[in-house]
Amino acid sequence: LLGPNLPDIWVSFLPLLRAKPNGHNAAILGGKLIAQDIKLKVAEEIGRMKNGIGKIPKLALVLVGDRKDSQTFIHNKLKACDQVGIETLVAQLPENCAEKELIDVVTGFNKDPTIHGIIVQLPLPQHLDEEYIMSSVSPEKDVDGFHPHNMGNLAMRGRKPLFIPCAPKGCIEMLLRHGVEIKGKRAVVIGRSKIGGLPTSLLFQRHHATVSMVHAFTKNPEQITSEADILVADVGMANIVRGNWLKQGAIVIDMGTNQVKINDEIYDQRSQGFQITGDVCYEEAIKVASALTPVPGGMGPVTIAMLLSNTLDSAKYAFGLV
Ligand SMILES: NC(=O)C1=CN([C@@H]2O[C@H](COP(=O)(O)OP(=O)(O)OC[C@H]3O[C@@H](n4cnc5c(N)ncnc54)[C@H](OP(=O)(O)O)[C@@H]3O)[C@@H](O)[C@H]2O)C=CC1
Ligand SMILES: Nc1nc(=O)c2c([nH]1)NC[C@@H]1CN(c3ccc(C(=O)N[C@@H](CCC(=O)O)C(=O)O)cc3)C=[N+]21
Repeated sequence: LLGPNLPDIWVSFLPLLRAKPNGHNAAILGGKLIAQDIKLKVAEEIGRMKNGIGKIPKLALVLVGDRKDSQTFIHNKLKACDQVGIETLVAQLPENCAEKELIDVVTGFNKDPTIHGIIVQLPLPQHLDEEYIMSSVSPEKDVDGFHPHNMGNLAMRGRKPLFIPCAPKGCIEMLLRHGVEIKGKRAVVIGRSKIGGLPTSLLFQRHHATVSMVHAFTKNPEQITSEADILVADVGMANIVRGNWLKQGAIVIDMGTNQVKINDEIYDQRSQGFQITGDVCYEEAIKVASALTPVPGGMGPVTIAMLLSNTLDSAKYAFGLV
């Protein structure tokens, strides 16, 4: 299910997680090593592709407006593509662009046979119909996995989407690589967005976990989260998940990437007064959880590695190599 490029079950190269003796801090589930390993394999395959048929994968990125966080994410994606040998193309549109302009750009990319993957960076400005735009991306180039064909096939047992969204795929990868068994576990996902929470819950079901969803209308979320063997947070609110929301020994995956202002005393030029924080209160969670992903350096790099892997898969389909 993870795609032609990645085995369904990894042989873990990381030390398997062990139960945490009481009073000890959680194991930190870093994402950089995993991302590096995936990138190496992707780069290797692209090298073989280039030597064999003289072609390489190409990814088109569409950015509307000038949100600082979106610019950072796009920058990280471009850098990663460059590292593994994926060609890139960026279309930048102004904040107030008409919907038709954006659709025309996407349609042009759909028709261009040299392009294998298309991503439209989210969130989009309010006046644009996100669902309509996601549906305009050809499902065969939908390396984000947000097209209803791909999301629908992910939801239905026995069907195979062409692409699985990168962050959820990265989340399963993170757990499998650390030897965490998912089958039969109680998983709770906070957030139900198409980028994060929803496809994560669908993937957990595919891996035979029992899944509960927590969202903005959930009453007493901490009652539900405290039953989770595996907890995923994808909300976008710094520190919303407190230590007392967790079951002792839980495995916690923090997908939140929130830019928070730091106080002026520790202001430094490099960070420009901001730092990245997850949705989970790290200092509290580390005392209760058995394992926890850090932010930055946890899910972010693995998510980007998955985008590379999806783009390679797409090129392989296009070149008839699978
Ligand atoms: N690490 C990574 O690779 C990735 C990180 N992200 C990060 O994840 C975060 C979320 O992004 P995204 O999924 O796009 O966000 P969205 O805003 O699309 O979704 C947020 C979700 O959180 C829910 N929510 C809001 N408030 C609460 C609350 N008080 N209690 C419980 N649930 C709540 C919403 O519920 P409702 O549906 O009811 O409104 C919604 O489902 C961001 O920080 C983003 O940067 C995203 C993707 C990848
Ligand atoms: N069409 C679309 N596809 C996405 O996959 C998508 C999106 N829109 N919109 C926003 C979210 C968020 N997301 C992240 C990607 C990388 C990091 C990442 O690289 N994080 C680094 C640090 C980030 C930094 O350097 O500031 C880390 O956690 O170590 C984070 C979050 C993808 N998303």
